[in-house]
Amino acid sequence: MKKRVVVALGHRALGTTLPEQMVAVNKTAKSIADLIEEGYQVAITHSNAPQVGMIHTAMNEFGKTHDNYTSAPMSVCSAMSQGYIGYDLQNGIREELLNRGIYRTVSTVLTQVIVDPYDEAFYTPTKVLGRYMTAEEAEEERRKGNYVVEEPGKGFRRVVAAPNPVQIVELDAVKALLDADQLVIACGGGGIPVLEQDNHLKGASAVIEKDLAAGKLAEGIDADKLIILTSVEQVCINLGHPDEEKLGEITVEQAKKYMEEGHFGIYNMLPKFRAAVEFIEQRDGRSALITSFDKVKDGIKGRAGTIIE
Ligand SMILES: Nc1ncnc2c1ncn2[C@@H]1O[C@H](COP(=O)(O)OP(=O)(O)O)[C@@H](O)[C@H]1O
Ligand SMILES: NC(=O)OP(=O)(O)O
Repeated sequence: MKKRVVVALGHRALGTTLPEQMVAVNKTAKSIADLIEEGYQVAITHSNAPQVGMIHTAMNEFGKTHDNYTSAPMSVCSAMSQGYIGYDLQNGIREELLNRGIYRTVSTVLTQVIVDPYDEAFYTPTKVLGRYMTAEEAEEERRKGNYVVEEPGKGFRRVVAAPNPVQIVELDAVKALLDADQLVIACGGGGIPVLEQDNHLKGASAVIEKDLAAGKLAEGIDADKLIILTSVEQVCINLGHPDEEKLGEITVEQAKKYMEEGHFGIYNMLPKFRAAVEFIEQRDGRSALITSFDKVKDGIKGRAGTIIE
């Protein structure tokens, strides 16, 4: 049986504008194609903060000045970001595989992820999105009940909750595609956050941390490996200090110790470690790799990146 892997793509895989994304996904596609050539079944998830911010701004600013346009809630903007990013990724990967003589369907599953309405994150939003606003615009957002943070010298930005992923609604569809040996892009941008209300799923004004959704997806499809592709080749302890040290192969116990000691950024590296540790601890034989896009091939052979086993 083929080994299964979930690959979480960070900002660098996608760029921040439409033209940047077109270029970035072609590079990313090479790393994914390498994994297919190594014999893995691959499910991909990805970042979306710049894209969902751009979509949210576009959808909600236009409506202010034009009649007959209604604003789009964050959950709808998340769905749009999954579609737009998935579209570029699907085609980039399909083309790279065809260039290597491999035909494989690549599909994007619009994925909803159930979150807990009482998640602490709803009381302390942390995910910063969208364009910089003036003080007056920020005040208007606050009046509407939205959270805003000031970035000194730059302006104000919208900030939304980042609740934990609880359950992936379309998990069976993802599994069915993987069982058919196809590539799947799922839980993009952490998934569309939804609240369960009897049979109804109500979109939540939130953005789920994509690394945590990747871990949830990896658990759900019973993956063997979780690969998190980011902007650094290796994770460091004592980052920025004279005794900075790059991490190669470490155990889960070491990873937990470093997490407790506070070596990792709360909103960037820590969620990657949380996802990796939770995933590995669920069953024997699993591992996680955190590295940069160009090091995947070496990383899966244990020759690059930070590997948690
Ligand atoms: N201990 C650490 N070692 C390496 N990078 C770290 C560490 N703590 C925080 N970081 C930061 O995490 C960033 C990668 O996370 P993030 O910005 O969320 O990217 P991505 O979009 O790829 O998930 C790095 O660019 C680095 O600045
Ligand atoms: N959804 C999410 O975590 O996006 P970013 O990685 O872009 O912050």
